[in-house]
Amino acid sequence: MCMEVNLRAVVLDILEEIESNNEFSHIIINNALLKYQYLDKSKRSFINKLSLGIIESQIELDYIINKYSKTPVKKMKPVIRRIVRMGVYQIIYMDNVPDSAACNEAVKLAVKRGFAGLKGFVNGVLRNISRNKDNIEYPDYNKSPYEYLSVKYSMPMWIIELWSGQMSIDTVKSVLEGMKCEKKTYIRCNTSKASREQIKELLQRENVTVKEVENIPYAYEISDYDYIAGLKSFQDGMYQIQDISSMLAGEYTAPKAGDTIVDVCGAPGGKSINAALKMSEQGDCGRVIARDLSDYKVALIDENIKRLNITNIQTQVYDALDCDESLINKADIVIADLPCSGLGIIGRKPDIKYNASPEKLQSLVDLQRDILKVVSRYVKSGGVLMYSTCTINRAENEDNADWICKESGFTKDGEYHQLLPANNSGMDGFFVARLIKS
Ligand SMILES: C[S@@+](CC[C@H](N)C(=O)[O-])C[C@H]1O[C@@H](n2cnc3c(N)ncnc32)[C@H](O)[C@@H]1O
Repeated sequence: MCMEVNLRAVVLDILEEIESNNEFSHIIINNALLKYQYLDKSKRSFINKLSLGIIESQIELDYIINKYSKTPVKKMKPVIRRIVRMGVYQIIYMDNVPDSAACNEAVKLAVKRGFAGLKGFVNGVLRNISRNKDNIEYPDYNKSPYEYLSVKYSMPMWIIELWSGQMSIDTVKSVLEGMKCEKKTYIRCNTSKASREQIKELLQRENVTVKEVENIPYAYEISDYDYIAGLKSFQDGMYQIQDISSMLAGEYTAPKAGDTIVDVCGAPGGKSINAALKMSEQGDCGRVIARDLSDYKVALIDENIKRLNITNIQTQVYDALDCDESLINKADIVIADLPCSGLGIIGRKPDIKYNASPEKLQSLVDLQRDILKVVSRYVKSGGVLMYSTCTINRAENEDNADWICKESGFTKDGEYHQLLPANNSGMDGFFVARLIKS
């Protein structure tokens, strides 16, 4: 007999694991969803929405709890803190869950996890918040805009301050809005296997909803599938999942037929694959050398190129900090999509915002410069260095691009592109600089 699964208990386990492991929350959530693959789609989506939502909205949830609980969040027992956050998230954000169910289930969970003595406390705090949920007082946007944005969008204050030094407060707000809105899935069609129309048809036959993407002919936005790796079209290598900002980086790269391209930090292979396909589409497939730091990372690239059946990419385990003398002045294009603070993809990986710090950002700037200094040597005269990151941080982006131009004799090819997750675009934040070796 199949036991009824308590979905909130599953979420509680996920939250516990995220706090005790050094692993990204989306990986832990995906593993749980795989384990409970046999559940209805609606139940799995409840698990996903609730666990991800609690992490995304933690600063706001704690702010609300602290307003209505005599014991501050920080002083609560970890299990109780998680249970209360879970209850508050349902009360504030899940209209289809009655507040009474959110409260009762939280109380039951507290008892089940050995805290029967605190059931009155859990019940009291949650009922109090439920009663007052339409009158919660947030910081005043006009008086303290940073504090308001930090609470309302659960973004650490120092990140709001950092961005406010780089863009207007209205743009910061729209970035935060963009990060909070529903994430979309985009695919890059494998044009070496089938035309985009054929790929659209295959997807539609699998009941997937397919939408065109403006300005990128080989991309689609897809939705209404259950589990992407379970789709036959995915297994047959008809496409690669890739964010549009990353595909736009591929557009700026603009490889020519027969180019030699070195992707120095390549895993899991998105940019390499895009460049390889773009060359194949022009008739002479050239060659891409795709590298990363470890066997594990390179295996991720291998897995993708095998599934997509791409033959013009050669993979190698290679530390980008070590200079490879054999490549000096040999590449038409070097793709340097470097490790970065990832502030542009907080919408997809919310724990980035809690783990980042000003000190970590500075050490990434140093690492990026060290890598750029080495790999810029591989670009032949007149060739291209594509520097990109998935962050929104001038020191890692524009400043580093300017620095390498000065340091190693490159010039800007057009403007730098700082893509932002604007309202409802579902796009990640991304930076691309196309630099030409003088
Ligand atoms: C932003 S990701 C690259 C994403 C990839 N370009 C794509 O589009 O799929 C950065 C990669 O740099 C790799 N990396 C970090 N330090 C490195 C190093 N010293 N040498 C080579 N790769 C490194 C990481 O393992 C990570 O896979």
